[in-house]
Amino acid sequence: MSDAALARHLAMQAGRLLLDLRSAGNCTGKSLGDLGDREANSLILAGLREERPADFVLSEESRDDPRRCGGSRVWIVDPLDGTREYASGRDDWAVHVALAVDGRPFEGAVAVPARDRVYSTDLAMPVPVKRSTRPRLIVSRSRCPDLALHVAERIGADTLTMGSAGAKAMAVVDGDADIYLHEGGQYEWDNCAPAAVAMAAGLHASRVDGSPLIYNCADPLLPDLLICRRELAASVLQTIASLR
Ligand SMILES: Nc1ncnc2c1ncn2[C@@H]1O[C@H](COP(=O)(O)O)[C@@H](OP(=O)(O)O)[C@H]1O
Ligand SMILES: [Mg+2]
Repeated sequence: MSDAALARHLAMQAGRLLLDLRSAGNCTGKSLGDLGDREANSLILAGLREERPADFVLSEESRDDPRRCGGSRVWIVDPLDGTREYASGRDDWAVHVALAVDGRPFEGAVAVPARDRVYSTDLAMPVPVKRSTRPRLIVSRSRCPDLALHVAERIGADTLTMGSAGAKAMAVVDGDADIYLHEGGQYEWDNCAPAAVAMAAGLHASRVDGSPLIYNCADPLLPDLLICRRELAASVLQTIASLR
């Protein structure tokens, strides 16, 4: 199985497990979120251990192994992105499985199980046709950064809100939004698979200063992100720079 197919397979399996856990109804709220995080993590890590025993793993839900910093191939996993949305019965949550090679997002998959969707670097994802004259900028529903609101005002964009970094990035892949902008905090597991998939879909993905997204750093904090249609990248990055 290729790396991308493995990422897709594990993201889908974990997604199915998360849907089953939620519909079983044995727990709700924070305990459901905690259980989902734990179980999905175990499933993905067991799959990676079996299929890619020589690779390192960085997961939101596992103790960090500092030896990964000396490794070339590192799987970066968020077993449940949008935990609070999952636990509250919403459909905007995702499973992220990515492979970074020498710090770059190389392959990856994002499953959005409650919408029955999976996106992966090995699936054809044509850039969607532009659907509206005013750009649509999608932001976190619970932690909307001021920067995004200022950019929206300057470029004349409408704002949409959604939970989960993966679900928002895939909304841009699907053409339901044109720009996803975040700052103020995220970790490598929140955005590695979304960035890998977005780039494979022909979209722009970078830090908000335009620099490349670099993964497998000793400190996994990667606090800001811009994913957007390529033709909008220069104007969004210039607008951000002018607001600094
Ligand atoms: N300011 C911040 N600091 C730390 N993590 C943040 C953050 N803003 C967003 N995130 C993380 O990014 C993911 C998407 O957030 P949002 O839905 O707000 O866009 C969530 O991951 P988890 O659900 O895996 O914890 C959330 O914890
Ligand atoms: Mg996350």
